[in-house]
Amino acid sequence: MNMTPDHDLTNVKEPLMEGYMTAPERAAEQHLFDAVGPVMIVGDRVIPFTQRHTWPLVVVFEDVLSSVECDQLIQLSSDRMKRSKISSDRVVNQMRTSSGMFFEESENDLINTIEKRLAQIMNVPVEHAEGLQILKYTPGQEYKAHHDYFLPTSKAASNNRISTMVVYLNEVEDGGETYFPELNISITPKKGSAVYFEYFYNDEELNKQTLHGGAPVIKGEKWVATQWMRRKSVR
Ligand SMILES: O=C(O)CCC(=O)C(=O)O
Ligand SMILES: [Fe+2]
Repeated sequence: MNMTPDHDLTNVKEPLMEGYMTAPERAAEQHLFDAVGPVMIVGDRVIPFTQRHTWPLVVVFEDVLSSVECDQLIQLSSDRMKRSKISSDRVVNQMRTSSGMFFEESENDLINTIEKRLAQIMNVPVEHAEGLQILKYTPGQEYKAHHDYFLPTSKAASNNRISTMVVYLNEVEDGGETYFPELNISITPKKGSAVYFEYFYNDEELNKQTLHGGAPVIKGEKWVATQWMRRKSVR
């Protein structure tokens, strides 16, 4: 299977940095498709992936985090989520009804390792990575369809987000799929797997198609870790 896009990337995407390649392109370069199916080698990890959409690129990666790493992230963040709920901020956000928190950049060894791995998969220097975000959804909670990039009117747009990796930290009993309404894609959470998508195309219509949301959880809990990358360094 050859998943190398036949498009000339330089015409489609704004020049990000020298030598930028997407996951399928890098895997194709490693000549791994024919041998073992599409996988990406990152350090000593073999990370299988499935391309779900080409333009805009949406890829589902397996085994991004180990089961132990997922459990540790949940454990480390759960106390801090609880605290954020009893804070004075009582503004109700109808768009995102989950609770959440951010880790500090390189906060500890676990975060350091995970940030570096995600940056390698996303093929963006770790200096471009925002702090890792953890979200927890309970039944009925959701994240309505949205774009991850900032609107041009926002101050943050001067160093805008370019790509997202949402890592699933547990199995959801029912519901909680990540859906892309414009692309007709729905991804069922699986512990340790992740969905990657990017939105730095010259064609704004392609960027807009990365509209996505987290469907309401029906049964059980849903925990995710989200890594956003910026066009320029943030650290
Ligand atoms: O929970 C999900 O499935 C999506 C999360 C998301 O869109 C985000 O963190 O930006
Ligand atoms: Fe999002």
